[in-house]
Amino acid sequence: MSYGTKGMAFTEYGPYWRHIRKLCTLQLLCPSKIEAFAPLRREEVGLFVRSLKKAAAAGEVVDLSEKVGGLVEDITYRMVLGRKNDDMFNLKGTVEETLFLAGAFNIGDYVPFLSPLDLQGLAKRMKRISKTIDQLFEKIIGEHEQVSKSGQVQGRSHKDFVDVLLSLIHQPLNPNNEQVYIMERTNVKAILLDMISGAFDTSATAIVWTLTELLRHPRVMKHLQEELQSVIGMDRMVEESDLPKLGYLSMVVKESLRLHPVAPLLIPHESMEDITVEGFDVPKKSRIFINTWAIGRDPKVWSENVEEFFPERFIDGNIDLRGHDFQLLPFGSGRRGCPAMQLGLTTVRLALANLVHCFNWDLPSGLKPKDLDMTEKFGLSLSKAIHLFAMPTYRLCNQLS
Ligand code: HEM
Repeated sequence: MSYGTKGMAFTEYGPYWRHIRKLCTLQLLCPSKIEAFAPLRREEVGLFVRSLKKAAAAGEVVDLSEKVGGLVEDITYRMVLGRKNDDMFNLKGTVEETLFLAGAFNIGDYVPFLSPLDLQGLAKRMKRISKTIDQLFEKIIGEHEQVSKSGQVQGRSHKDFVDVLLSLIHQPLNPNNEQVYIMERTNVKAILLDMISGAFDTSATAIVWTLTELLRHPRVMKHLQEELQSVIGMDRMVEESDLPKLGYLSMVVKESLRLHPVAPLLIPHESMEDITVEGFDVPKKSRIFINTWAIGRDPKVWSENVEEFFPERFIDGNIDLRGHDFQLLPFGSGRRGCPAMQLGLTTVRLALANLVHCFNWDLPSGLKPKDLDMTEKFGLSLSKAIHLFAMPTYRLCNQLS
């Protein structure tokens, strides 16, 4: 499914991974590239708020899981592929199936002699989905090549990820090294798949869990609305440039990621040498899972009120999300940590801030905050099992056109 590990996330540590990671960090996920897509995010969040405003005027209950998922999808597809999802491609279903299969418990991994039997039918599904993905990418790349030939790409204000990667095709990834890797079409497709699957579910899951916690804790919701009101005022939406001024919002997101880490066991790691950790011998090449979910709920680490949603625990600002503080690792740590943390956090904070600033939210038909369902759906990512529904009331003074 990952083109013979030609992407980043499932590729073994070594020179190839290092070059791909460097390329993605410098060309796709660097601060200037993230900044270049700010107008795109602004436009999509604007459309999102307008559609919620309509629902508010009609007194509708909104499926927030679905809506937020749609917003993140649109932002991701436009940034990576240069187009929104349309009916021609069932991108959403395809990516969901890919993520499910990547995180599925496969008996063959643990009892290798059963592997060829494919008892759960997972290998068959993987082969099928990798074919679908490949056809889809071929079509999108083909369209980009057409546009590039016609010279139109030069006139665009920013290049999407496909444009950037195609501009590097047939070139060496590491010109000065002995073993040279050349960027080919397969590498482009593998990287695109990583970018889409990395971005797709993560930000939406984080937004939905945070909103759920805010609805369960009206005190925190009120405090956050007060911060937004005092920093932004009541006559406009939140802009990305406002985010550094929103200290309480940042604490709320940290607290939510502590209790609901999007990737509860991170991505599986592998030990590179024999090591002993607190008396346990871990042989070289063991598969290592880091249970961030358990660390986030460990009273020895977080004190007695560990199960409580209490953003104020971060008030002294000593614990950050960059992987330096091992008690909070929602983006992992070290060289395999998430290369897109800034991008992910910007999307999460911007969408959340606007949801909370532009609307008051009521739970449907008499549901009490404490009765909100908190069941988790386990996979590579840990999403909310049951969709979140709530009823918006528009609260800004201005009338968005
Ligand atoms: C709130 C949003 C996000 C969260 C919580 C998140 C979380 C993570 C985590 C936990 C890992 C594994 C770290 C480890 O195992 O040590 C990871 C890796 C990765 N993420 Fe993210 N991520 C987010 C957004 C994104 C976005 C937007 C992209 C792409 C545009 C992305 C692309 C990747 C890639 C490619 C890797 C693999 C890195 C490698 O193996 O070197 N992530 N992410």
